[in-house]
Amino acid sequence: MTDAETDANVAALVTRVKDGELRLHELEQHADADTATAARRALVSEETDASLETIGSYGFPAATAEPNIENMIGAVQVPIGVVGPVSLSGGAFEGESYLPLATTEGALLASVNRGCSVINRSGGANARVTKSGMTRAPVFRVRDVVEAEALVSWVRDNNKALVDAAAETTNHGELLDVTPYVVGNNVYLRFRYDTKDAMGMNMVTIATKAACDIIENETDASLVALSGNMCSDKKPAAVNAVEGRGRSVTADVTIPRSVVENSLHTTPEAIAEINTRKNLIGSAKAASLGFNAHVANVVAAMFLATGQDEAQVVEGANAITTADVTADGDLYFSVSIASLEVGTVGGGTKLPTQAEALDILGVRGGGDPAGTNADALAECIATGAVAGELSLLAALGSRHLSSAHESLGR
Ligand SMILES: CC(C)(COP(=O)([O-])OP(=O)([O-])OC[C@H]1O[C@@H](n2cnc3c(N)ncnc32)[C@H](O)[C@@H]1OP(=O)([O-])[O-])[C@@H](O)C(=O)NCCC(=O)NCCSC(=O)C[C@@](C)(O)CC(=O)[O-]
Ligand SMILES: NC(=O)C1=CN([C@@H]2O[C@H](COP(=O)(O)OP(=O)(O)OC[C@H]3O[C@@H](n4cnc5c(N)ncnc54)[C@H](OP(=O)(O)O)[C@@H]3O)[C@@H](O)[C@H]2O)C=CC1
Repeated sequence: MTDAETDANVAALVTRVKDGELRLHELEQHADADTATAARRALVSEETDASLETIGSYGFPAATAEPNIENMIGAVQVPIGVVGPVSLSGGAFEGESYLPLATTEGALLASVNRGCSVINRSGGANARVTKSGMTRAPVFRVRDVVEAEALVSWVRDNNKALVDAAAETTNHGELLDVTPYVVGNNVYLRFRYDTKDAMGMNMVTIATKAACDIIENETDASLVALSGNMCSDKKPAAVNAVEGRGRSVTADVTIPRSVVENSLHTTPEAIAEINTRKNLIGSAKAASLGFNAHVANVVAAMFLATGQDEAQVVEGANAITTADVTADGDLYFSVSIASLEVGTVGGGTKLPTQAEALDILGVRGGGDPAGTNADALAECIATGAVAGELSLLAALGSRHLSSAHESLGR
């Protein structure tokens, strides 16, 4: 198609929407995805007087984003950079890798990069996924506590029926357990699944719906909502911080005193004290769920870069940073993220730029065995978080935080 023909198609679509013949979200039924996107953008631009030229300069076929967005008008472009390569010995990831981070916060990559070089000078980080499972918790209405207990007993006695119902809906997902919570005449069943390399929210929602159909057929309980907020998805919630959701992952490193002094311009004692007074006591006083400095910075930047669901940064901030001076006077430093919800298949991971970012880490698509690529991604994010925490706490110790952001962040 020539440019003139495309322009004519766009103009025709715009006219049909203005005439009330087509709705804004129906354009893909009448044109290819890029033309539909251009027509929608032209209409919005005309109605709002906003020039959407840059939003319209995206570098992938709009059709590739069709499962990811409705009413598309283009793409927001967030700068992406790399830190590292950082050396990591994980349960699933072994070796050195650049970490891709997308952000608009100046000084962030410099800081995480400094942390990575400190990790390398210390012989590399270790990381392990210590628990894994994506949850969905429907809420059922029951008459009273007698019926509630009957439902809980039925679920306990019929685990296999629920496992089989879930298995009918997915090749990769596997129901691991169902934990009941009773509140008056409400019963919340927290279903937890191994979702392998998928973050798994679609997978477990579909599987849990199948399990709920059986529960409704076999008991007196009525399903009120497939998600009853005990899951808990995209909200700050203690249940995720305590029980975990997605991957629970820890990364740690022991840094020789000389490296702390030379590369971070402070001491192990100062970092340990800041961690206690700021990340532990300060967070406790603030009733925070995150006992860390800025783990969300690395989680958000790597989520954006690799096509994760950005709203789940909320759960990714459930992290505790620890810092101890060892008997030898070195610094033991760790970050444990309780609920890191990541995938290397599905969702935004298929988008071209995000898939390329996953290639930087070598974890695009399904792992062999299944689940190992998402484990590796979790380990890389946790290692980036260690680097970021180290560098920021050190900057606070050496009083460099404000000067760093004066020179790099504005
Ligand atoms: C800015 C530094 C790193 C300087 O730190 P420095 O030690 O003076 O830097 P340097 O020039 O000596 O370089 C040391 C290393 O830093 C890295 N580095 C240094 N510069 C760059 C750069 N331009 N681009 C890429 N990497 C850079 C690089 O790895 C370099 O090693 P090399 O590779 O040269 O051997 C340091 O002062 C720092 O990390 N400051 C902390 C800044 C920070 O962590 N900001 C995070 C955001 S804060 C926030 O969002 C949350 C907050 C604070 O509100 C949360 C809370 O309440 O705690
Ligand atoms: N539905 C909801 O309530 C919510 C949805 N979301 C959205 O859900 C999406 C993520 O859901 P998710 O289920 O992860 O992704 P998808 O819905 O994109 O499904 C991914 C599918 O990939 C298949 N698959 C292929 N190889 C593998 C492998 N190695 N490991 C695991 N699965 C594999 C699985 O098929 P099979 O099942 O047949 O094995 C799986 O169901 C995101 O877009 C997110 O924004 C977010 C929050 C809530």
